[in-house]
Amino acid sequence: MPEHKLEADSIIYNIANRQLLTDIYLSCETGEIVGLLGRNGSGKSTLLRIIFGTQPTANKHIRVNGTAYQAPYKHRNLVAYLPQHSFLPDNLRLHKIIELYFQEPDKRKAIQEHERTKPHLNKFPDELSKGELRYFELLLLLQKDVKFLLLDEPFSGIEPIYTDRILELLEEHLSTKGFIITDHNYSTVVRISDRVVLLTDGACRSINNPEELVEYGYVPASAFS
Ligand SMILES: Nc1ncnc2c1ncn2[C@@H]1O[C@H](COP(=O)(O)OP(=O)(O)OP(=O)(O)O)[C@@H](O)[C@H]1O
Repeated sequence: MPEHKLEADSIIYNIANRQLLTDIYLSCETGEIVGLLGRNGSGKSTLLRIIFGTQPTANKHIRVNGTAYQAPYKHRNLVAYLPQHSFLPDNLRLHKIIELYFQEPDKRKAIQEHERTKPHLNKFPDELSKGELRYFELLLLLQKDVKFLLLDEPFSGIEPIYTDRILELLEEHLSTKGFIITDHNYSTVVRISDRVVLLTDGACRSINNPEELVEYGYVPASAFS
């Protein structure tokens, strides 16, 4: 039995007189990686922000273990969100950012003494490579005592070696957290996800076979030939 279950239900979102999200149901359990795919502009980032609670919309039901939350991000221990673009203050060195994020010595230590963070503690975020920065951001979010992480393009622009390092990090935390991941590196998303969902025409459709991604026009037929 999963310990916790996040459900996003009946989400409707209109933008510029068009319904972007028409009727969404998306769920994630702790111990699970759910891959969210969809074409550019299909509404994946919007959906993650709605689930997190920072994107207002007229109609939504976000539940954790059956309890409804209007703004999940305001509640401790529920959900964290990795946005597409870096969310770190660019005028603070990494060691300062860690101190700002965490009071608990054990959490600070876990990040400060991490072998891939240690060499960069005196740097500013813009002095890190894209892969190093994404890795550090994930380390920060993973130390939060949340049940679910929403990751918007964690692999974008990341070399394969960092993709695998990020995956190792997620696996370390899978026993206590669930992940919803969206990224255009679809082969990685398909490889690492327990379930894949395609956001198309405003709704989430379960993908049971990667070739369905061709049928929905998300990947070219040549991808599987
Ligand atoms: N502030 C805004 N004003 C107007 N339109 C917006 C705004 N933010 C997003 N949109 C539109 O909403 C749609 C969905 O955007 P969103 O970023 O959620 O898509 P996405 O699936 O995450 O795209 P991508 O894969 O390119 O990151 C797009 O058509 C986008 O142009």
